[in-house]
Amino acid sequence: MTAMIDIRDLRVTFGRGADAVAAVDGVTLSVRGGESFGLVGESGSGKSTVLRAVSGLNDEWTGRIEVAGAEQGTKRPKGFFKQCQMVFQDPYGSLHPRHTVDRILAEPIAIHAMGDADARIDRVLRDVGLGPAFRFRYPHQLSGGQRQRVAIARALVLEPRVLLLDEPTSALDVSVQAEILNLLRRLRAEHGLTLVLVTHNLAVVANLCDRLAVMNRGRLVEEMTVEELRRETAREPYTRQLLRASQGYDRAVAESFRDYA
Ligand SMILES: Nc1ncnc2c1ncn2[C@@H]1O[C@H](COP(=O)(O)OP(=O)(O)OP(=O)(O)O)[C@@H](O)[C@H]1O
Repeated sequence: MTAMIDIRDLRVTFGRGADAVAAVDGVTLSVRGGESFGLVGESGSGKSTVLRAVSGLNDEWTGRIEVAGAEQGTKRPKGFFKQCQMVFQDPYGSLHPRHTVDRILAEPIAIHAMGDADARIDRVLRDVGLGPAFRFRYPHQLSGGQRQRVAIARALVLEPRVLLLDEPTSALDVSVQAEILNLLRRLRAEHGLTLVLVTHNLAVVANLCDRLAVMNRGRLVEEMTVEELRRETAREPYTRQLLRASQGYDRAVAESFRDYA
């Protein structure tokens, strides 16, 4: 399989002079088409900054970013967003509070002049496990999990090949987290999606990903498969420390997620 996302020597610096912070300090990684890839590390290690550069949300980067075979500049053409969509942590903040679900989903369809809005909205709502009754509700009438389903539907309605997920379950209750992870797993299989997931929770990565990279202070310190993570064969002391410290990588939690498969 060829790379769906290819990042070479990515650097992102915030601030200038003595205050400059190298949030991402020379990251190189490659994600294959159809693969689910986790980016993990402590808070502040630069995970979200990598994702934001790939998504086009941050245009202050240097290096090389290729998505679906196309080299990306700092400004993204409209067509890029049909290929690559992002889902955020907070489904409360990411949906317009005064727009109905229908309007939230109709907007990207209109921007990309895709047509068939009615049928597309119905289909994508069903796809994320929400019936047509949800179409005319407002975000405040939905639970956290339902809102995150709407946010996923909004990303999916353009039929992208890549979903970038920034802590997609960490704002949700534990039982709802498992539902959303199961949904993402199913959508990935049904649509052949490539997923890149940023999280501090190794159980989420163990549940959803094939492979992961560990970040520390803006650098990628280790890459491994989820199999290796399970066997705890991390080589780098930092990764081992993260494994130990992570309230996330707890076998019981990882296994409990499996039960929902
Ligand atoms: N817009 C910004 N302006 C200034 N500094 C920033 C900005 N965004 C991130 N940073 C800094 O860059 C570093 C990396 O942040 P980033 O959010 O990528 O880390 P993270 O690993 O995703 O952590 P978290 O899980 O807390 O989001 C941190 O030191 C952060 O304070």
